Amino acid sequence: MNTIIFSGVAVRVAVDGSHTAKTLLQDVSFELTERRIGVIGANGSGKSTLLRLLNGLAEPSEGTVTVNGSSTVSEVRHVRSQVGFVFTDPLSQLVMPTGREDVELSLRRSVRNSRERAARAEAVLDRFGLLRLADQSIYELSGGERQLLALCAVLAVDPKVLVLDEPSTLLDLRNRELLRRTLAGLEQQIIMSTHDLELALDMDRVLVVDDGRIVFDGGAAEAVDRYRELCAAELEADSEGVHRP
Ligand SMILES: Nc1ncnc2c1ncn2[C@@H]1O[C@H](COP(=O)(O)OP(=O)(O)OP(=O)(O)O)[C@@H](O)[C@H]1O
Repeated sequence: MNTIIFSGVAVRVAVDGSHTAKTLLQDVSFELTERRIGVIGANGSGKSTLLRLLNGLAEPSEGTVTVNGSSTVSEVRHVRSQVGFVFTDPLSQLVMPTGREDVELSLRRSVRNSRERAARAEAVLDRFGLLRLADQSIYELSGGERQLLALCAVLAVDPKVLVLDEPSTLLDLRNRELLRRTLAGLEQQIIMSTHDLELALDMDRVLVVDDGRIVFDGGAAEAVDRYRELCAAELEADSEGVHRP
C-alpha cells in the first residue's frame, strides 16, 4: 500500500482586497496507509482543500505533504502520475465531447499507439458498464452518468491512489450501490470525502474535519458518531442563538 504523510500542514489564502489571510486548514498531521480512507465534515469545513493537497491542486502554506516519499509541491508531476483525482462536478473534469474520447485522452500518455488506446478505452468502458453511453455527448448524459464516466476516465490509467471528492452526490440509489461495489472491488488506495455516511461506514479509517482541523481520526462507526454529535451541538447552539432576545 502507499504511504501518504501530512506533516504540520496549514493552508491559508489571502482575502480579496485586504491584507488578512483566511485559514482553510491548520495543524494537520497524519500518516495514511490504510486501503480505504474517508473524510467527513460539514460544508466548508475543509474536506476538499485536504483532498486537493494530495495531488498538488492546493499547496500547503506551512508543512509538507508527501505521497510515497515524493513532495506534492516539488515533485508534483510524479505525484500526479500516481494519484488520480475525481472531482465533485464531472463537467470540470470531462473535457472531451464524448466519454470514449475522454477515456482515450486519459490514456494518451500511457498508451502511445492509437489503435491500442482505442481498444483499451473500449475495454475500460465495458468493465464499468458504460459502453452504451460512450459515444453520446456528455451534455446529453445525466449528472450521475457523467460522474461514473469521470471515475472511469481516471481509473483508465490505473493510478495507485484514487482521490474522490464527494463522488456520490449526483447518483441515484442504483448507481450509488454500483459505486460502492466498484470502490469495494478496486485495488487502489482510496481517499474519499463524502456526505453519504453509509459510504463513509465502508471505510477502514475516517477523518472528521471541523473548521479546518482534524477533530477525529479513527474507525468509521466512531467517526460517524463524532460527526453526528458535532452537528447536534451546532444545531443546538444555532437554536439557542435564534431564541436569544
Ligand atoms: N481559494 C479560496 N479562497 C478563499 N476561500 C476558499 C478558497 N477555497 C476554499 N475556500 C473556503 O475554505 C473553506 C473550506 O472549503 P472546502 O471546499 O475545503 O470545504 P468542504 O469541506 O469541501 O465543503 P463542502 O462540503 O461544501 O464541499 C470554505 O469556507 C471555502 O469557502
